[in-house]
Amino acid sequence: MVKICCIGAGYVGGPTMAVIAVKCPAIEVVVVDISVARINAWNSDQLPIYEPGLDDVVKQCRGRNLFFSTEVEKHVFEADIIFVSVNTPTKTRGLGAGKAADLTYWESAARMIADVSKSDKIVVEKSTVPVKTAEAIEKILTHNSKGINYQILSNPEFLAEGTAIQDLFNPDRVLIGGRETPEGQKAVQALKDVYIQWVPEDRVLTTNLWSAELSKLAANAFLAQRISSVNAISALCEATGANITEVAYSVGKDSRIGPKFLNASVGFGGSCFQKDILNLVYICECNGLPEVANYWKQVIKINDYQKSRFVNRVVSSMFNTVSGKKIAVLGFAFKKDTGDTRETPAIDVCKGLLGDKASINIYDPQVTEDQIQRDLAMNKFDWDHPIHLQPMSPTAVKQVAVTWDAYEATKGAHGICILTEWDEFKALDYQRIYNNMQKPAFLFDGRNVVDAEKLREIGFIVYAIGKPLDPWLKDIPAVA
Ligand SMILES: NC(=O)C1=CN([C@@H]2O[C@H](COP(=O)(O)OP(=O)(O)OC[C@H]3O[C@@H](n4cnc5c(N)ncnc54)[C@H](O)[C@@H]3O)[C@@H](O)[C@H]2O)C=CC1
Ligand SMILES: O=C(O)[C@H]1O[C@H](OP(=O)(O)OP(=O)(O)OC[C@H]2O[C@@H](n3ccc(=O)[nH]c3=O)[C@H](O)[C@@H]2O)[C@H](O)[C@@H](O)[C@@H]1O
Repeated sequence: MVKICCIGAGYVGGPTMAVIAVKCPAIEVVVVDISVARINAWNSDQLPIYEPGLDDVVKQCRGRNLFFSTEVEKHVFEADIIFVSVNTPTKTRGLGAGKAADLTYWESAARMIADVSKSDKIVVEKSTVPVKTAEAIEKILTHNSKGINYQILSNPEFLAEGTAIQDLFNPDRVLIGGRETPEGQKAVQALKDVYIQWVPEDRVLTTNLWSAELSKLAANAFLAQRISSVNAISALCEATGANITEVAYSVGKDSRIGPKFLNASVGFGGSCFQKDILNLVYICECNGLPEVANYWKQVIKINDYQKSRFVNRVVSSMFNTVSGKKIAVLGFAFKKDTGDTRETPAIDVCKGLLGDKASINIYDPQVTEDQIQRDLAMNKFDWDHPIHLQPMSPTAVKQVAVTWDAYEATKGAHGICILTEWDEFKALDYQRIYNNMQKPAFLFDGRNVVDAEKLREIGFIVYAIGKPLDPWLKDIPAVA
């Protein structure tokens, strides 16, 4: 029986390995992690991450050929194929701080593999890493090799949160990069044999190591660039009376451009887009390509602009101050169908409003009060470290309350900000909400989920990203 061990039981390691286990009953899959709490949760009825369909998949194979364990060394020792899916945060100190990837966790995993292994191993980069990381990993492993043969593969993951199971069952492509030697190609084939149990063979792409590593960074950069492009145009829509939904639809109808990923928003969030672009920027700079670095930097700058533009719209519309006013925030996760808040635009928007002394009441169907308070108190990039290494009990931000109901959150509020596109926000009783708010009642839709015209009929003053402006807002300058 082939044995797979995955180091890192996070958003990628957990779902990816669960799907391999469910699709390949003849393979034993063990997911290991240094976080005891995380492993306990994977072994319980309350999985550590919320992902539609994940519970079912885990239930089908946990205890059969899928196991979660903290016995990292034992399972690494026994495995034929080792996936490494640990954190690769942005460095906060030293050389490359604020841009370069911090490979501390990767390096410690590689050293541990070298220490405990007694048989040949295929080591698979599942984490997103800088191009050429495989070379460094190879050096760590082979300098300690004791005659063991290690093959390093790059097999980046393209799943998106909220649709992870769907994406893993039916991926657009699986990418495997390996050395162009007979041993390298044999390892590529061994990993390919796992995926072709359920992925059509023509969707399993094989490349050299560096192409696979760089393709992942490039794919995320292209995706984020589309959002920054549509968000940049959204600002122009507001200035001219064009409607971003109509513009994006018309642009996306061109088959060369395509309709996906053109939703204007308050800004993109999530654990990877910003981190991976910063990483790309750093690699370009290190390779003497400042023009290319500056090109990609702009994608992040527009994203920051979009978030601060939104805050400025809120404040300027409400008589240039939100001091002491109650602002209800609907949605805190970085997108719908996940409880993940890493780099969510809600953090920057809330911090912006708090900076103007607002009193904020937040409701998100999947995010706990504890998480929100941690996010608002944490320093930038601290969130991307294993949970037990993060600051334990940050001081709670007093002007922030969290409720478990949208009606409660909006009661007595002066304004509402919709920051995540949860489906339930479309179906709320906005008349009821309006009746219980201070007047004039403002609604700022950062995700274009509400029908602005209907809400205006109720009496709301509505701002929606990239949409023709409410008469109330027309003469107010939107300085970013
Ligand atoms: N979250 C996502 O949707 C995607 C993430 N990625 C990449 O996958 C990698 C992992 O991301 P996530 O799963 O989101 O992170 P995560 O933070 O959810 O999971 C990483 C896990 O690794 C564990 N860990 C760290 N060092 C360890 C060690 N030495 N030994 C054992 N366990 C260790 C941590 O305790 C944590 O549970 C990152 O490089 C990320 O860029 C790639 C595609 C999608
Ligand atoms: O490397 C990663 O971590 C992953 O990053 C993204 O996945 P994810 O961040 O989970 O979610 P997305 O659906 O890409 O959304 C990212 C952000 O962009 C925003 N977004 C997305 C699409 C859009 O049209 N407009 C928009 O503002 C979302 O609301 C969210 O805040 C990529 O889509 C995955 O392919 C990749 O594997």
